[in-house]
Amino acid sequence: MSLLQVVGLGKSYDTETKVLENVNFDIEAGEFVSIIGPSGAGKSTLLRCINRMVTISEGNVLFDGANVGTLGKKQLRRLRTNIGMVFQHYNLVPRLTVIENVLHGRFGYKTTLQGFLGRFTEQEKKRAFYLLQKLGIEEHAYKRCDQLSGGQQQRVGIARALIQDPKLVLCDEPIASLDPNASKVIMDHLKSITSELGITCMVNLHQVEVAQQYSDRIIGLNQGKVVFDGSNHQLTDDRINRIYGTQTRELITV
Ligand SMILES: Nc1ncnc2c1ncn2[C@@H]1O[C@H](COP(=O)(O)OP(=O)(O)OP(=O)(O)O)[C@@H](O)[C@H]1O
Repeated sequence: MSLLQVVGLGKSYDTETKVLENVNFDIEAGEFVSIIGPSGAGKSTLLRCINRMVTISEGNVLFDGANVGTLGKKQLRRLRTNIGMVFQHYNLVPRLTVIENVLHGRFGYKTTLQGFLGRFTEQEKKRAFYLLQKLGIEEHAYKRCDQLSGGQQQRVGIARALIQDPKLVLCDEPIASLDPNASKVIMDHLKSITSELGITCMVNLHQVEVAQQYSDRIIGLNQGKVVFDGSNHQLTDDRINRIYGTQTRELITV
């Protein structure tokens, strides 16, 4: 069974507009998939339906056998420990240290009191340092996050997602606020560390060439519909133009 199955997914925030319409795809464990498409196509909404940060209006999202749309509170908490998230604006607590921010990724496993008191095991702290070292920012562990560059902050965001021990990481435009050099560092780390740890990765991207360079597979969205689903080799210039076109609502055959 695929790790993630999206079946007939539809999403509306209001009664008039369908932001996602009949979206269907499966993601296998270990895949590195990019989602591309014009602004407003529904890329962020798609990721948010997968971990139910927004409610699902139609269809089903099945993650590791669980029907995401119908999970109760406790099961939803478990789902969110299995799905890490990396954000465009990092979503760190700026006045806390790097290591504290990383350890926040363990909150899903704690009781409220443990979380409040900041109780973490030696093993969790070791794991946090290991991830920071892998991401090349171990030396900044005790600095406040607001003293780091954007690229370094995003690496903290990645470490925080990975310390959850997730099966899937959803990255919502992780390099949109970074310059090309920092973007390359982030994409290199994301690719290598998820592949090494066997974690499946879905990345929303605005930069088509970055999607082509790093992904096994690319899904193109336009006006809430999947219009392309294929390998980076199949993503020709003509198909790119159609994904970003104003008339494209039908599947582009590959
Ligand atoms: N919370 C919300 N309430 C109402 N409408 C929303 C909400 N979030 C997104 N939308 C609308 O849904 C549509 C898709 O937005 P979404 O952010 O998913 O697209 P996107 O492809 O990620 O865009 P971008 O690349 O610009 O980030 C847009 O028309 C947006 O205005």
